[in-house]
Amino acid sequence: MSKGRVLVVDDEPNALRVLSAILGEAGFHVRTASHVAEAKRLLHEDELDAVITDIRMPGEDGRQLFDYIQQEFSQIPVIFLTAFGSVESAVRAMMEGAFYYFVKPPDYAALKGILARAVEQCSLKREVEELKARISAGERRPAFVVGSTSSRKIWENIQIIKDAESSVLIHGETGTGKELVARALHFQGVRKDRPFVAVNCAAIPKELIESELFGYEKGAFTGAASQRIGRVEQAAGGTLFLDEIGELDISVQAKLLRLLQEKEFERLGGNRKVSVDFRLLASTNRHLPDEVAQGTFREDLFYRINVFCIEVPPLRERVSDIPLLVAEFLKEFCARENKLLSLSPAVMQLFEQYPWPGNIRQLRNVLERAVVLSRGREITELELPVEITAHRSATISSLAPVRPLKEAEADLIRDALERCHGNKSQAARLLGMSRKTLYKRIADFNL
Ligand SMILES: Nc1ncnc2c1ncn2[C@@H]1O[C@H](COP(=O)(O)OP(=O)(O)OP(=O)(O)O)[C@@H](O)[C@H]1O
Repeated sequence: MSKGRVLVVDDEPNALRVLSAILGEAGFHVRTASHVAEAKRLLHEDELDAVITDIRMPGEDGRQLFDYIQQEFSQIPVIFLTAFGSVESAVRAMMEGAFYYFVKPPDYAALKGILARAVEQCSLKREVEELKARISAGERRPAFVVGSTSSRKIWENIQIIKDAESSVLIHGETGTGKELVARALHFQGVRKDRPFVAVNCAAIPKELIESELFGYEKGAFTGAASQRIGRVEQAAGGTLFLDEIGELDISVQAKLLRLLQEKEFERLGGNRKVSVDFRLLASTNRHLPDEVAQGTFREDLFYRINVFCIEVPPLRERVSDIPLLVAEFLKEFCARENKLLSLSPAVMQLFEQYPWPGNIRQLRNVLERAVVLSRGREITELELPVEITAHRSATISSLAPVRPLKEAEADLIRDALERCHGNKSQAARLLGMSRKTLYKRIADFNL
């Protein structure tokens, strides 16, 4: 088993050969570079655990490589090899975070010992970073509230397909919880310890989306000063979630389809095939079959991503989720604001009647605002935004009589008397009132 992957950088071929042989024999997996540019390329290509570099080299030197590693790969420890004359520079680098330095020719036994410690430090740093990422992913992953029959169905479907390899298309209006469904599929599934990479296809300018997804090689276009790994590669071993996949340009759709079929792709400006294994989850608020019919979405890609489809209904169609969502969000925001609040029954009623065009996201925002504004123990209509209270007034005014009740009643009585040719007993029966009441109304209304 390899003791770690080490990159040795030196412009002297002989020094490279000797170090490579000694470290290789000691069980390290060694890669070599004779100049800094090559070292940078290898850093991107391989997951390295340590770098040993000479300081003085023609062109960019070891100090510049160190600065680059500090910036781009801060977890990789750097050990300097230095000629006697540049010890001062190596000492300075150590003060800035280099792992160790040796004066050439090094004591190889000591070098192997230090290298083993450097590799160990690197793997510890990586573990800490991964744990941190997982914790913060967990923090960002709110509880999935399940109240209505339809949300229970969604939850059951997640449990059935979470470990499958097939793609899933999640369809629903904005703010219904599509991304939460995608996160649940990933974090409950077998890939949970690998990356979850979400790309909002609607938020990235059309001309940038391809390089964002597939990355690029150095010099692929003006400004591509170094190679860049795309989101697809970042998702290796994990899940790639393409939010609003319906926004992808037709040319990018073709490239995505090829990637899904062949499990490999080329970075922009490159011709080397890169293999990658990931699970694709996609979401859309568009009706993709319509887009296919209009020719704006590729039919073959649609079938490829639509192996499973999860339909997330709008909040107005699952009103029984509202009390549970309210409880969940109140708990969260009250804890944050250090308040103890409940919802007045009138507000809950209003919530259950409101159509929520922004769905759960809107409900969450409304509650966040209300918790912040509230001064008492109960959230009342005073803390609600006008679009919600105005909706109630609109509902009431659409139900309200367009003229006074008395007038309408008088018209109905007149009509009934006419139809019954003045027969008051018949008219009273027709109107569902007693004769006595009818006589009284005739008198009241002067009919
Ligand atoms: N079942 C649920 N339980 C708790 N919170 C939920 C639930 N569904 C959605 N949310 C919350 O509602 C908000 C919107 O959800 P999300 O971002 O997943 O929606 P979306 O459908 O992906 O939206 P968009 O289409 O705009 O990208 C988030 O804060 C999410 O945590």
